Amino acid sequence: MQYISTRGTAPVLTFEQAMLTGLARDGGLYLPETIPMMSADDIRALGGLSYEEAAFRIMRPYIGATFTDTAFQDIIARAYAGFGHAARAPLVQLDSNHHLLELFHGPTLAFKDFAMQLIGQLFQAALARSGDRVTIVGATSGDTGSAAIEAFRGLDAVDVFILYPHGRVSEVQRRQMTTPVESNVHALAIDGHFDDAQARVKDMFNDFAFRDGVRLAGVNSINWARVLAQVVYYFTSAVSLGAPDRAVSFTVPTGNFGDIFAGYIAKRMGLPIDRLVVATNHNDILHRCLSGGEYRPDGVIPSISPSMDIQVSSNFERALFYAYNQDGAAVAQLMDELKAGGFSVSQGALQALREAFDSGRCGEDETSATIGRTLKATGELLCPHTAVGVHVAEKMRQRGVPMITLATAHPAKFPDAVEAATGVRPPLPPRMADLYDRPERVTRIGNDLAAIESLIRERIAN
Ligand SMILES: Cc1ncc(COP(=O)(O)O)c(C=O)c1O
Ligand SMILES: N[C@@H](CCOP(=O)(O)O)C(=O)O
Repeated sequence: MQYISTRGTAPVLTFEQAMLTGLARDGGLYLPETIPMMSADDIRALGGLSYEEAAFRIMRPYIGATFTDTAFQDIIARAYAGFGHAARAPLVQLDSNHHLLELFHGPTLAFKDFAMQLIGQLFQAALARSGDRVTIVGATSGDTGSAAIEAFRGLDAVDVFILYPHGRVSEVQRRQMTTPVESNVHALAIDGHFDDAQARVKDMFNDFAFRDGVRLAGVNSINWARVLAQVVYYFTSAVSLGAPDRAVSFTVPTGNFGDIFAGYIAKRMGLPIDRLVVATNHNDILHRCLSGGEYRPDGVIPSISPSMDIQVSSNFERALFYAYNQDGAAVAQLMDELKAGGFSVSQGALQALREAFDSGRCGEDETSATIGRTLKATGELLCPHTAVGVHVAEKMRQRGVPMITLATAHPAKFPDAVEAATGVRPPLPPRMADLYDRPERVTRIGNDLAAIESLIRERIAN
């Protein structure tokens, strides 16, 4: 299996190289050259398997010769051993044909743990073999950062620097990033939004002297391995509702487009998905683009679902690559236009995107109302991101097709928003009960590439 860049001019890489490389050297994102198919029989055979066994069968064709079957099975087993639910990703029924896929039973209480715990193990195995050391730099609106720090803290071969927007993550998210004591993790609070943090990370990858000097690696969903790990739960949840003999739909609270893109890959692999619905908060550029074909970021407005306060949605580039029939030059042109303010999607590409994705938007009041209404009707307490998904799913679902909404975080990560909506303050799990008492360690820094690079160089030299 080989990996190619969405912009068409970077070296073709193996799985391991693509995983350790992060952003392609032409600025694009890596994708598998071909997408392996699963037959109806292959999908049916997933029924009754453990999450780990299903994960092995679904991801194995993408890994190539990087790991033996036994090594990869061990890596998967270690990745999910710390999850707090035997099913790893259980389904909860909200009503007759609406289900929640609970993705928050990992160590940091968000769906990011599914991929981050796995790539933590993959990095460890690959770096132990090569003897190399890498510097991971990531941008976060709250959940990627905490999951990355949890997955990589204490590892000898890795330094981790996480840039988060100062004052724009929840207190629980911030403390998850600033309280770990291991000296190889560094939380950096930057002035700006998530989009600024993500832009600086991409700048660092495009600064080859810096990139090569510190052996830069990425764990945002620019890293294909992140997306791959998230493909698995689309299969396991659909199979438990009758796939491949019954199609299902998914609604996905969306920001950086990684999670829903994993669903798109599952569909291209042969999983019978009827609709894939992008659910945005009031930072609704994806909904506007899928509706009208214009992609023009116009500033982030903070919301009560802060992890989705994103207007430059990194993985949309991967969807555009397929919508433009894998024309890397066309994608590179759009990304150049984006730097200058935005782009218009061609009619053909827009039609292809609309065939693949539906979309909807949820405002702030609707998010709160959905949290309150769902608690009353079902007893389920939703995090605000999940509520965005549930609100949109309720509008989009169709009779006879089960709808699965991805529950992307635990409500206890956003206690203020949940309490304001319901009067109930969700407690943290006992293992995190002292989170508010632990000392914090964070460096405040400007939105300034040179300053961030020099801080990273200094820290890894010591
Ligand atoms: C809780 C939560 N929900 C949804 C999202 C959106 O996921 P994606 O960025 O993959 O679209 C994020 C962040 O990415 C998140 O942290
Ligand atoms: N919401 C995310 C934003 C980064 O997304 P990623 O999937 O590209 O890492 C976060 O919580 O940081």
